[in-house]
Amino acid sequence: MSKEIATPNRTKEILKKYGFSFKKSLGQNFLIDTNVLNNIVDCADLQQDSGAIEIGPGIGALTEQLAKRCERVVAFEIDQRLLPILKETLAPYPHATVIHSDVLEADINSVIIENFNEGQDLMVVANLPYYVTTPILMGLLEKKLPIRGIVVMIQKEVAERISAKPGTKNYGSLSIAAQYYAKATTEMIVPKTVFVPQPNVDSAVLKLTLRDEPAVKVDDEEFFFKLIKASFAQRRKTLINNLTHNLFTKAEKEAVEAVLNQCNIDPTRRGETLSMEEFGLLANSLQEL
Ligand SMILES: C[S@@+](CC[C@H](N)C(=O)[O-])C[C@H]1O[C@@H](n2cnc3c(N)ncnc32)[C@H](O)[C@@H]1O
Repeated sequence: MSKEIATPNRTKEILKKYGFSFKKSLGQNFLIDTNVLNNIVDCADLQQDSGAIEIGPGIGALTEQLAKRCERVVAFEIDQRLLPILKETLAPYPHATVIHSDVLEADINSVIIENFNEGQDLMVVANLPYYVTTPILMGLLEKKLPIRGIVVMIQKEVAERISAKPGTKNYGSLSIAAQYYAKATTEMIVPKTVFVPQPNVDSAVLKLTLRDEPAVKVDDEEFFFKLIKASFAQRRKTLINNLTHNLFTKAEKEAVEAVLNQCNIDPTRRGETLSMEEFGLLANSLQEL
């Protein structure tokens, strides 16, 4: 029997032993390729004294590779049926701990304080359940956790949207929201064949490297994000139309236009052509209205 968890035979054997059936509703597509797992871990640039936080360990395939490369691993798993399996598969790695919790409900900051050393180099590394990718990633970024970054396997289209540059077809509110907090790069595209069961969509590994300071200085973050959301509410509409339908009233159109012109932003441009800096400038100028 192979020592690695993530081989087709060992995975099959473990699942059979426990009579495990996959829950589609929990995004359960397990990795069965050790090379891909190692590539994911490589992207995280972990050192021996680093720590890793994993979301959704499944039967422990990625957890095992993380545990081999760093000092401490803490993984959040929502599915109680996986706990006895993880107890067996992770037995050789006592520095890997599984917390039975929905990561969206977890107090991650307290978990970090309890499990890692102050100032320890920390990365979130995961093969995410695709149905909750955006809330998980935005939650991690908004919480301003003491982590260096995030490396995740997600749906290819979502990775492309998050890492998109202004003026490209994938650029939108999600790109700006994520890139406000982090530098985003799509590291590799991964075929469906390395999962069991195979997902319906293509996958990619996304890396988010947290910035020391947000990408632009805004006076009111809440208003900045409202502006972004309104600007992309209907992609084909001009900025002025989106803003006067979704953030301001039609009666305020002239005033909004005047501010746009003051900022050297043509009101007939579309949101997808504005850079992060332009959105920052606009947010700081429009919030006075
Ligand atoms: C795509 S699988 C990845 C499994 C494993 N890491 C691998 O790569 O083979 C996603 C995992 O996330 C778990 N999961 C789903 N929703 C979750 C949530 N809200 N909080 C924590 N874990 C969750 C699933 O039960 C499953 O184990």
